[in-house]
Amino acid sequence: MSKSVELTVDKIIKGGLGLGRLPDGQVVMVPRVLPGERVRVQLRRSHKQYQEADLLELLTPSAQRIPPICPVYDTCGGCDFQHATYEEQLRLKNGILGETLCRAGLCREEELPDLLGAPLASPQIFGYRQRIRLQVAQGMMGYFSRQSHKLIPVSRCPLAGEGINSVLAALSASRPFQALLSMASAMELLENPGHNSVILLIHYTRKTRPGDHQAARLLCQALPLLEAVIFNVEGQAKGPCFSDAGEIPLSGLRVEFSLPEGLCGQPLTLALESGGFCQVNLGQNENCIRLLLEWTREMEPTKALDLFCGMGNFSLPLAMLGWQVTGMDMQRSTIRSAVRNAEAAGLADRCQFSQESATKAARRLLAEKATFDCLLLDPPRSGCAELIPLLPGLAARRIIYISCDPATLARDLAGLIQASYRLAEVRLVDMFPQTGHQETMVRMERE
Ligand SMILES: C[S@@+](CC[C@H](N)C(=O)[O-])C[C@H]1O[C@@H](n2cnc3c(N)ncnc32)[C@H](O)[C@@H]1O
Repeated sequence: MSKSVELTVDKIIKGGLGLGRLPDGQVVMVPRVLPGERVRVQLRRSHKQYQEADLLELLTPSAQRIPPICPVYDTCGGCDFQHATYEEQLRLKNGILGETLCRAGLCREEELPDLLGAPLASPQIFGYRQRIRLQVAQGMMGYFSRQSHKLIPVSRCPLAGEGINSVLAALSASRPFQALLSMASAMELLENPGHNSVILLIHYTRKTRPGDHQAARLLCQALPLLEAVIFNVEGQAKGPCFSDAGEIPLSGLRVEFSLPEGLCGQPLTLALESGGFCQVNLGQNENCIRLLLEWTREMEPTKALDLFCGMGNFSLPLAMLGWQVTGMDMQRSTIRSAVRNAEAAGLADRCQFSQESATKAARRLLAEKATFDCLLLDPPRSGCAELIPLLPGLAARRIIYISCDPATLARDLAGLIQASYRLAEVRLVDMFPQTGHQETMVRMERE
């Protein structure tokens, strides 16, 4: 049995882990704690530079500690911060972001108050997720536990939207669904706000058979909220797809959501094909767009380049305000959606979308001697290191970087600073309340 020790939590680091020290100075990392707390922990695993530990007993709890609302919070690997008030979650995440910027040498500590604004709180702190992915093992669905691939069964997730939870509860009690689950390795539930419905995507371990198709159709007939069931069979193109009426073409299935009139002057509906990217917290997505428009408002709307444009989530609001937007995305179906969305909004003459990798697109634009006033970068978690050296040639006055990973963000910002851009403003946009994940928006100006 490994040792139990007492320690004081000094701070919270990336991913929501608490950091404390043993009397000999050794660092200990422990989840589910808060700064200043005195705790008894069990040392679990030793690494060269630190030890991992589990919380055994809270000796002096923080005033910011609250009871988690999820019954499986202690074991589930999905959330990190349910034991903290929301104000504390924002304070901790903003602190981690500030420290990341300073440690990466992007600014000095005394510059932080001017650079790092107040965090943008999420309009909903539970029930905000538009989609969830559950693992499936031995006919049960759930999340993996914190430290292992042990399945924690769930029939409700407090982070998921209400539609998802009500479908999840109905599925748990459904016989046809149990039969499908026995052949699944994972499943996803996506809310479709425009149709007030939910789509079920099942990752299937073998080719589907007529009995599976029948079960999918029966499920859609029995659950009024369930719009469609899609099978994703390993090693095959996505599909087939079923509604209550039978098999339907996957490309005809659209997830739709609308941005309110107050955001860009008139309402805007965005649609994407299943499998395309959509921000997971749609209320907070509106705050991202609001901040983007605020950061570009005093610029004369001229030419903008959106190198990871998705279905036009940021390009179209900019186009609505008069910008000529060139957008690229690697995914073919996503670009199809962006083109359709621009046409439906009457913005086709202000938008040019193409399916292309961002790096290839930047090289082509450089060869064509194209220039832009504003660049938008919203890359996947891995960031866009390859792209950074190409960007100065596009001559933009302003770069707006939207990131879901502070580490790759810091690396890419360092490259942009070397290329003579300066950090003008950094904001935490809390896209994932209750979890340690961080979304950040950064405005950079050319020196
Ligand atoms: C974080 S999403 C952002 C999408 C969009 N800005 C939005 O808010 O919906 C990243 C997007 O980049 C695309 N992508 C990933 N790697 C890419 C690459 N190397 N070049 C271009 N697009 C890429 C993905 O298909 C995805 O749509």
